[in-house]
Amino acid sequence: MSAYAASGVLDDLGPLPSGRPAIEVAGLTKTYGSGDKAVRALAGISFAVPAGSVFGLLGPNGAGKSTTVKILTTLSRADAGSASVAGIDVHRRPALVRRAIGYVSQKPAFDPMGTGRENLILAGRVHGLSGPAARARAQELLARFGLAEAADRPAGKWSGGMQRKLDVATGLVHRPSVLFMDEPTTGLDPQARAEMWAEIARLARDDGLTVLLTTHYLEEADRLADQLVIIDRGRVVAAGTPDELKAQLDGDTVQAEIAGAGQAGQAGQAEAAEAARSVLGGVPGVHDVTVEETTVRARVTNGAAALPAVLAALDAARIGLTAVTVARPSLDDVYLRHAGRSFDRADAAPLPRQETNR
Ligand SMILES: Nc1ncnc2c1ncn2[C@@H]1O[C@H](COP(=O)(O)OP(=O)(O)OP(=O)(O)O)[C@@H](O)[C@H]1O
Repeated sequence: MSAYAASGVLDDLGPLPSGRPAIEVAGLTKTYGSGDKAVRALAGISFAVPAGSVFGLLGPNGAGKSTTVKILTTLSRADAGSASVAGIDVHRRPALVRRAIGYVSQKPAFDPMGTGRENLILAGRVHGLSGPAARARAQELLARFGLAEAADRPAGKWSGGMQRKLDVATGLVHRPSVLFMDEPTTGLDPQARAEMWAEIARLARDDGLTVLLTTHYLEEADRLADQLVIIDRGRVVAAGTPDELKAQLDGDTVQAEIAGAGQAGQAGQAEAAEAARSVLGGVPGVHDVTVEETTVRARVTNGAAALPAVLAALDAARIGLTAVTVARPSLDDVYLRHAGRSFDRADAAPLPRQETNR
């Protein structure tokens, strides 16, 4: 008997009513601890995921991604707000939700001493499949993920990319309609990462699976997600397709690395970067100038046209540069616009203990 059958939930899940999102989240809040030690992990998150799509939950460390996934996979309860997965309310019918979902955690979930086949058969048995059905499903998944040749070798001896595929296959043993993946390519080399991206895209395109993945790789979200939300400090700061989000930022980004303005050392560079901010603010066609340490970034309508004026203005102010680049908007620029700091640096920024209204 399956774990879910054992819990008394025997109803058929049935298909999702057409047009209904596979995941609906409205106003989720969650605070860990209380009093002085309270940490507001979610401050009212809302989003919807169309069935059969890949959805990215993007944010720096501590943004609230894992907390959101824990609530959606019924491992944690929100303080307020509502959420449904595959049309089922996660708070009212958690056992039924668990039947409809697969979960691939960041950490390997397989037994390294067992073979790939043994791991999959065991997972099938845990989900209530009979012996023959579990063996057949294991064989199907091994073939599906290109693991058949290695199937009878201990999974602990497989490559990182193959082990990740085994984790994904394990999450699919019971044919869920929604798959949650936490940082699916963390720790993989570039080739294995690219293979995993292709695999995830195929699951949605060919098998109609809805995939929600968390990531803090902007490139991963850009390549893979049909739609995404960027979350920061427990709030959604941007939502849309990667192209829509980037299109909101018309023009190009100019990024200058400041060498200094005659003063030596880091402090002199930082001062020069601040001076560059006001200089660039006065150049026609340049807007949204931001400074982080010695990096100055600005939005310009046309990078190639604006660059000579930018360089001339910095030169006239005797501000030295070590590098300057012009690029089309990236998701990092989208994040910078909404969160006021760039993505890689957000990881290092301390999270306020209590909710702050920004
Ligand atoms: N069990 C807990 N007790 C106290 N605070 C917690 C707990 N779990 C998470 N937090 C805090 O809640 C905030 C959101 O954490 P969460 O793990 O959801 O972020 P995340 O975006 O998934 O980050 P990461 O990428 O590092 O996993 C962080 O400040 C974190 O320290």
